[in-house]
Amino acid sequence: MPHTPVPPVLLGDEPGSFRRGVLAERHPAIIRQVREAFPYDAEVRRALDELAVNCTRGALEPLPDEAHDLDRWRAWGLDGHLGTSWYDVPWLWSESYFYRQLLQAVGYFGPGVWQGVDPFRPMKLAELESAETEAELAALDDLAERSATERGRALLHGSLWGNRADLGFRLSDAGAEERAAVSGLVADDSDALWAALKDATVLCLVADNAGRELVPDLLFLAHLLTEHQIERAVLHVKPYPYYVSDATFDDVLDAVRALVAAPGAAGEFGRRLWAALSDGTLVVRAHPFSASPLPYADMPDDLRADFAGASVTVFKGDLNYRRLVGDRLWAPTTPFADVTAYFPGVVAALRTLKSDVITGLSAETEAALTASEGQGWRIGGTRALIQVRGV
Ligand SMILES: O=P(O)(O)OC[C@@]1(O)O[C@H](CO)[C@@H](O)[C@@H]1O
Repeated sequence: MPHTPVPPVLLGDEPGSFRRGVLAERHPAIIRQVREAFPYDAEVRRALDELAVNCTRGALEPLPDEAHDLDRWRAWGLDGHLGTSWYDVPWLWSESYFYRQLLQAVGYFGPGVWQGVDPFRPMKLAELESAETEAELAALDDLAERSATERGRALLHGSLWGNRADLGFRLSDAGAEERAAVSGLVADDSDALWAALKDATVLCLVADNAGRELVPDLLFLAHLLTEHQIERAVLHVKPYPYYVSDATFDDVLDAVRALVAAPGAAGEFGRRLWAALSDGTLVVRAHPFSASPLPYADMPDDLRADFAGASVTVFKGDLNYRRLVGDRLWAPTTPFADVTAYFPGVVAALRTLKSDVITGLSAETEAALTASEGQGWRIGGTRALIQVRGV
């Protein structure tokens, strides 16, 4: 990035900022919701209550000595942050560690009966089984009449806008779902994406939320496989529950089972996905780095090799975008190509805007957005983009 000034990494300390609000309000609200999700015993409830106090008023505390991933968190910088206020370590670090500590509190890593029980599963399932999801699946029947090109474009946009389905975001912004999406994209490299997909063999999709985002992501992959636009898809999910609704392998199975059970075209998509999982043309990976508190510029060699082997890698969602470009307050006109120059191969971002980080806007677009909304467009979840580098 020869000419790009690099701003500092974002912290959550600025009073009145969205970031501080996430730490001070969203995190305790998530704990309250988790506390109600299952009949947790007194020990779990006490651990959750302690975390609720600690994460808003205290400092980062260590993981247990016997934690299976202690060395990993140390390699990610844990020792340097212990004893520091949650507001004064990098925001991404603070958020990621919050989810790790939440899982510790509910006994997710065991031993014990709560081992492996996803504290967010009731919320994820409620969404997957909702009338909205049913209506979205029924709408697939109309798509069947259209040309493959039109279907592809509709499914790409379904996957993009599916990113509005983010249960963590809705928890701290109750009006988010009702606010109308603005259909014109703030950056639209979709032609470049289709050009890259034309000669593609392997597509990596780095998933974001389960349910109403993962379902359209899977539909998009199924379409590309069916049309022989790609030979193989690699879906990266989280290794454990994270940011409330982020997709895990269990969520992939729930989504595919829901599709298989659906009538009409949705059911056909489901069977296509089932077959692809069985024959290895759809592979799911849950790399530990997918839930790391670090940007993708710091990814380990094996993950880099995985992305390097893909014709195109698509990053879904707001958090993945922050990690892809670096969690910094870039000037919005900073070229997306500059901040992703480190990435091996063609990379695309499909994201609705739900936090301050943004790159790759034209000066005209930035000026128009700011004139109409101040800085609210950055975090409102009504705007979206498709950005591509490396075609
Ligand atoms: O990655 P997603 O699901 O699109 O959005 C994640 C999010 O809701 O959580 C973060 C704040 O906690 C922000 O990056 C964004 O607001």
